[in-house]
Order: sequence, then C-alpha cells, then structure tokens
Amino acid sequence: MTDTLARLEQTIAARRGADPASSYVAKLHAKGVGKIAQKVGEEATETVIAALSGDREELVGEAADLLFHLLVLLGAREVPLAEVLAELDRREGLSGIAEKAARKPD
Ligand SMILES: N=c1c2ncn([C@@H]3O[C@H](COP(=O)(O)OP(=O)(O)OP(=O)(O)O)[C@@H](O)[C@H]3O)c2ncn1[C@@H]1O[C@H](COP(=O)(O)O)[C@@H](O)[C@H]1O
Repeated sequence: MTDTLARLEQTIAARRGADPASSYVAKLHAKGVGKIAQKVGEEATETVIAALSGDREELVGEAADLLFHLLVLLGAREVPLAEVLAELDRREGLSGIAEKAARKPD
C-alpha cells in the first residue's frame, strides 16, 4: 500500500513542471496551494457523503481522489509522505492515554 502511495508521490513530483494543458497535477499547481487545499476539502466532503450513502464503489473512488489530492497538497508544501508515515509509526508505539499526552502536552 505504501509502495503505491510512494510511487504516486514520485509521479506527482515529476508532473509538477509539465504542461498544464496535458497534466492535471501541473494544472493544479498552476492554480496555487489555495486551490489544491480547496480540492482536498471537496474530496474529503465527497468521501464522507459516499461513506454515509452506503455505496461501497463510490466510497472507494472518492477515497482514492482524496488520497491523490492530499499527496498533491503535501508535495506543494514540500512535506514528504515519509514524514507523515513516520508520524503514524511514532503514534503506533504509544498507548491511547500516552498518545493524548504526547499530542497535547500540558
Ligand atoms: N490519481 C490521479 C487522479 N485522481 C483523480 N484525478 C483527477 O482529479 C480530477 C478531479 O475531478 P474534478 O471534477 O473534481 O476536478 P476538475 O473539474 O478537473 O477541476 P476543478 O474544476 O475542480 O478545478 C479529475 O480531472 C481526475 O482526472 C487524478 N489525476 C491524476 N492522477 C495520477 O496523477 C498522475 C499524473 O497525472 P497528470 O498530471 O494528469 O499527468 C496520473 O498518472 C495518475 O496516476
């Protein structure tokens, strides 16, 4: 699974500088990070709607759109997927209570 996302991250990075007329990734970048963030919000909402509708196929499609646009957003902000995965790995090592404390130190 992470192989797929890592490959997609590389494809997105390679397409950033392409012609916006022939590349959706390049078209999004040309519109700026605000537009990319907006797309993530839209795809998240569509994912929620699909989950609530009970249409499994629709949910799979919307979740794929969401993950793709999230990778585009991370790339635009120069946050490598590996950094996000490392954060998830870190949390995996924490219990529920310890995780709460680690995330919200008082
Ligand atoms: N995984 C995807 C992927 N998922 C969704 N989409 C595109 O995301 C868009 C979402 O559709 P919308 O109707 O919401 O958006 P839109 O109407 O095109 O745009 P707006 O009007 O919202 O600005 C569609 O154009 C889809 O084609 C994707 N476009 C590209 N990829 C991957 O990115 C790679 C590079 O793509 P290019 O940059 O196009 O070469 C591809 O090989 C794929 O692996």
